[in-house]
Amino acid sequence: MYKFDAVINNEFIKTESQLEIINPDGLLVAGTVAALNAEQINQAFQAARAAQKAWESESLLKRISILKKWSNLLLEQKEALAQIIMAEVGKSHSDAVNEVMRSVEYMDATFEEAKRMQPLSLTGQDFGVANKLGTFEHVAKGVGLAISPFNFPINLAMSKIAPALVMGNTLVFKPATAGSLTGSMLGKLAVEAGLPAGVFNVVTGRGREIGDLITQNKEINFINFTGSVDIGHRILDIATSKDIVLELGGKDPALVMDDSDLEKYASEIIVGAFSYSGQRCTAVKRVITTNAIADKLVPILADKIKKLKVGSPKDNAFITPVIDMKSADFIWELIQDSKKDGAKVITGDKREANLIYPTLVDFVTTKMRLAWEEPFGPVLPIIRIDDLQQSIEVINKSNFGLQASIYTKDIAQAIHLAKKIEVGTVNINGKSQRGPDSFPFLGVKDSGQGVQGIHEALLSVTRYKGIVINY
Ligand SMILES: NC(=O)C1=CN([C@@H]2O[C@H](COP(=O)(O)OP(=O)(O)OC[C@H]3O[C@@H](n4cnc5c(N)ncnc54)[C@H](OP(=O)(O)O)[C@@H]3O)[C@@H](O)[C@H]2O)C=CC1
Ligand SMILES: O=C(O)[C@H](O)COP(=O)(O)O
Repeated sequence: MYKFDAVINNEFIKTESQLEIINPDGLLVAGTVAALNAEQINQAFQAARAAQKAWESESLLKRISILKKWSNLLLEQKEALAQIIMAEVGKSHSDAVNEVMRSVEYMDATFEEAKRMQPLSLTGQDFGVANKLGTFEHVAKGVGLAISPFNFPINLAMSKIAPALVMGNTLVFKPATAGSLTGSMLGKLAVEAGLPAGVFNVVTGRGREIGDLITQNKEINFINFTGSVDIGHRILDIATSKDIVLELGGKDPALVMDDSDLEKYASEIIVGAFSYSGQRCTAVKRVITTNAIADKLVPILADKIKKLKVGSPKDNAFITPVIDMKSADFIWELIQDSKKDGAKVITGDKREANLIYPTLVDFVTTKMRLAWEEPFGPVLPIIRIDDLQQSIEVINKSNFGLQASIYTKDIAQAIHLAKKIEVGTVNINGKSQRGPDSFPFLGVKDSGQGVQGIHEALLSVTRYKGIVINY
């Protein structure tokens, strides 16, 4: 059983009230974290505010050298962190280790990019002004709030934390409840690495109880949130700071345009749809293709899906129990609902508690919820269309606009269609995905606002500070 305290001002905060973290694999308690009250949350923001100016006034290289000790500790503790990730979000060992490594690489790449954030140096000459010399430096915005989701407890945390801290901001970090063991461990390692008090504070507790309190704190200068659309929109409505980057849900389509290499397309779609049991914002969440192609593609997909290993993360299964029973019930409901309305289940449609077998559903129509709602689980609907023009309509009718993928040998046609698809990124002949982390990552419509990715994240946590010399 893990037991972690919150970290405020480099002090470990114990609370009488504890939050239990449930292991999705077996639904037993994996550990406990502190459940903070309003006063303690306020103290976290006060500590971040008090530490900010001094942290910002350290040189960039000094900040990097301190943060680098932290990333080294993450590397040293790779196995311990992976075990915690497995226990609290049900990832396989290999996925958990990969996630830790990805976060360490993200930190290192962020530190390197921060060194390249040079100030702009401008004269007014283009506007006929001869006596001005301006420098516009990227300076910290102040105190940030980072809120992460359960599915990548270290990576989607660190991709907010590293850019903010390296540029001289201080942070209050609220991990998802399922993710709080990892988040609290990050806080512990930050103290061990020697981050100055107040620079990084971890507040834990249930979002529905403390979320509004957190987002309405008056010290916040900027917010970076990844999670569901409903919570994202609530934050937009009520947060005190309106400087908000949101990464929300998705309903990423895979558009199969021809049958030139269906084996390859199917393999890519399956990894896209089913890795981490579909609990990825960028998972392929619908396949759109013509009747003729679907008749050939569906049996290939079904064959491959039946071979996916289903079971426990401890056995490195590919399909593992989803995060909790509530999520499993929702995924199940979407499958049953589509069946009622005439869709045909090709494989799957089997469940043991929160373990949902990978499910392929054919003949999903645009009247069904499964065509539009995000299951965040191992289910893949096939939507059959008459022609390519109709595919664009179906794709763009979604309220989501995170990513899309197109499979074809006709690259010119793919580029033509990609320009019409209303999403952040279109992947041609490859599944949708956030990485590599140096790429800008963004969603349009209900999928988010603002941009992440290493360079863009650094921009989002800074503003220009101009100094103009009149000579
Ligand atoms: N586009 C993207 O980059 C990504 C999007 N997502 C999306 O996230 C969802 C799944 O993640 P999940 O963790 O379940 O998402 P949630 O929206 O349920 O939770 C996200 C975070 O918000 C917290 N929270 C809950 N209520 C509030 C509140 N009122 N104010 C502030 N914070 C609050 C949660 O805490 P607590 O856990 O304690 O409730 C958690 O830390 C999916 O919809 C998925 O598409 C996920 C990953 C990436
Ligand atoms: O939250 C997610 O789903 C992750 O951002 C996925 O990252 P990936 O697309 O690079 O696997």
